[in-house]
Amino acid sequence: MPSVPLHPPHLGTSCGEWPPRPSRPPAPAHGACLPPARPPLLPGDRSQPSSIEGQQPPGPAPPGACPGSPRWLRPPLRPRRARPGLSAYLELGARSWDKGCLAGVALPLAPDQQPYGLVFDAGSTHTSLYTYQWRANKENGTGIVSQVEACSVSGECRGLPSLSRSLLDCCPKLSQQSIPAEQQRETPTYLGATAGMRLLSKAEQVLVEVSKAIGEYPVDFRGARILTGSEEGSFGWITVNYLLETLVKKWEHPQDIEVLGALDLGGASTQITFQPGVPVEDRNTSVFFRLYGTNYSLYSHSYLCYGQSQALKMLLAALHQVPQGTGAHPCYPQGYQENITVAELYDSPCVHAPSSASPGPVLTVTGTGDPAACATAIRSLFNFTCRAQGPCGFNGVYQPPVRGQFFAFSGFYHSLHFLNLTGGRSLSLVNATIMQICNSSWKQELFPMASRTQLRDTCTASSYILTLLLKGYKFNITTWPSIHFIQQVGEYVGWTLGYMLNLTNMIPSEPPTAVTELPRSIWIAATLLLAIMLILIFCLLTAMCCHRNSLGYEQL
Ligand SMILES: Nc1ncnc2c1ncn2[C@@H]1O[C@H](COP(=O)(O)OP(=O)(O)OP(=O)(O)O)[C@@H](O)[C@H]1O
Repeated sequence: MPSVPLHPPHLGTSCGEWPPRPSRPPAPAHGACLPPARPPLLPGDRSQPSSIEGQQPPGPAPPGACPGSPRWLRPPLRPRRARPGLSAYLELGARSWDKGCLAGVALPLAPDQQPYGLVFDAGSTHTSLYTYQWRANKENGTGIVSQVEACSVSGECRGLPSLSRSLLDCCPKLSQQSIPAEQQRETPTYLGATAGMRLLSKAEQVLVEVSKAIGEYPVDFRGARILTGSEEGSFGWITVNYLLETLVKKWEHPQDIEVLGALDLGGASTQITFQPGVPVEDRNTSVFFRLYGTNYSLYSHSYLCYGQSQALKMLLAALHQVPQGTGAHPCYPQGYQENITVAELYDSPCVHAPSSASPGPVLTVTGTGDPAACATAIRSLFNFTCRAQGPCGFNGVYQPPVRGQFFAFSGFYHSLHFLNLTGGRSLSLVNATIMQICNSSWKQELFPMASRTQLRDTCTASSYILTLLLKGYKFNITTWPSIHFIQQVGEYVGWTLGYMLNLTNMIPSEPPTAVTELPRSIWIAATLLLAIMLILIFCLLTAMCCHRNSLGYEQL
C-alpha cells in the first residue's frame, strides 16, 4: 500500500488558523421548512423568493447566536488581471424569475475612482465578508475585478445579526485603508445566505435582523437574500470560469475553449454545475446563460443536507439508529471516544429523530477505525438507484454524464488538502491514503497542529468525498484526473464573486464592442501628413495671392 506523507494540517489560509467549530446549541427536532416565498426585505431588495430544493427536510433549527472571533483569511491581494464586462443577463432554467432580482444595477462610477463592492457569504458553518474592487472601461470596454480583502467569523448563519456586526466592526478597519472614506457610502453591499439558511425555519426573521444591523453601517446596502441551490451552483460556475477567463476566451475562440465545471462542497449542501455534452432533459436542473455573446446550457443541481457537516451528522445519527447500536463509529479512529447528547445528535433538520428519542441521554461514541464498515455506512446515506427517465446522480436526481474539466472547491479542497491529496493525485493513491488514514488509531501527537475535530473527521470527510464523487456524481478512474481540487485562482473560489459580477452588471450578455485604437506610430504619421498638407495649402494660397497682386500692379 503506497504511503503518502501527510501534509501539515491545513490551517485555513495564511492569515490564521481555522478555529475549531463551535458545537451547535441543542435544538428541538421538529418544525417547518423555510417558507417557499418571502416578501422583499428592504426597499432596495428586489430579490425573488428562494425556491427550496426537493430534499428540504422538516425540522426547525434553534435560534441563537453563535458568535465567533473575527479573523483575517488572508492579507490584501494585489489586483489581478481578469475580464469582467458591462451588464449581466442570466436565466436560470425555465423558472420564472423576477428580472429585477438578477438584472443587476449600475455602479456609480467616477472616471478617477475604482469602485468597490462588498459581499457577505452567510454559510452554514461560517460567515465571511469579501471586498472586491474593479475598474470599468478597461480593455475593450471590459474591466478588472479583484478581491482585495476577505475576513471571516466561524459560526452558523443562524447567528447572523451578531456575526454581521462583528464582521463589519472588524472589516472596515482594513477597509479604511482600501476603500477611500468618500467611496464607502456608495459601495454596494450584498448579503447572500446559502444552505444553512435554507434549512432554517426562522430564516426570514434572521434576514430582517441582519438587514437592520448592516443598514446601520455607512455602506450602500442592497439587501439580504437566500440563494437557491441552483444559484449557488451557477454563481460558483461563473466565478470559476470568470477567474480562468474562459468566458472571454470562448467568445474570442469559440471552438478551442472549453468551460470548466464546478463542484462545491459546503457545510450543508453540495453543488454540481457543468456543461454536459447532451441536452439537459430535466427542466429543474437546467440553467441557461448568455455571457459575452455565447449561450451556455448547463446542468446544475444542489443537494441539500449533503454538505460535509450535515452529511457527517446524518451518518452519526444513522449509526445511532442501527438496531442494537453500540455507539461504535467505524470512521472515527480507534481509541477515540466522545460523549454527545441525543439533543446534539438530532439538532439538525437534516437528521430525523426516531419518535422514541428523548433528548436527555448521553451517548458514548467510540471509534473503531474500520475502513470497509465506514465506506458501507457512508454509502447508506445515498440512494444510488436511478429512475427510468435517464442517468442520475443520486437520490433519483437526473444528471447527465460528467464531461470536461472540473474545479472542486470549498470542502472538497479542505478535506483532501489536509491529506496532501489535492495536487493531481491518482485515484488509486487517493483510495490508498484514505484507507490508511481510516485504519489508524487516535494519535493526536502526530498532528499537533490539527484540531481534535479535524482529526476525528478526516477519515469520515475524505471517505464521504470519495463516495460523493465516484458513486454520487459518477466520476470514474478515467474522469478522475479531470477534477482539480483548488481553493484559489488568484481569488478565493466560491459563489460570491459570480454573485457580485451579476448584481453589478459586470458580465455582458453580448461581447463588448471592440475599441479600435490606432497605434501611436500611425497617429504620429497622420499628424505629420496633416501638418505638411496644411503648410502646402498655406504656401499655395500665399503664392496665388502674390501672383494676383503682381497682376494688379501690371494692369495699373
Ligand atoms: N479553512 C478550512 N479548513 C478546514 N475545513 C474547512 C475550512 N473552511 C471550510 N472548511 C470545511 O469545509 C466545509 C465547507 O465549508 P464552507 O465554508 O464552504 O461551507 P458553508 O459556506 O458554511 O456551507 P453552505 O454553503 O453549505 O451553507 C465545511 O464542512 C467546513 O467545516
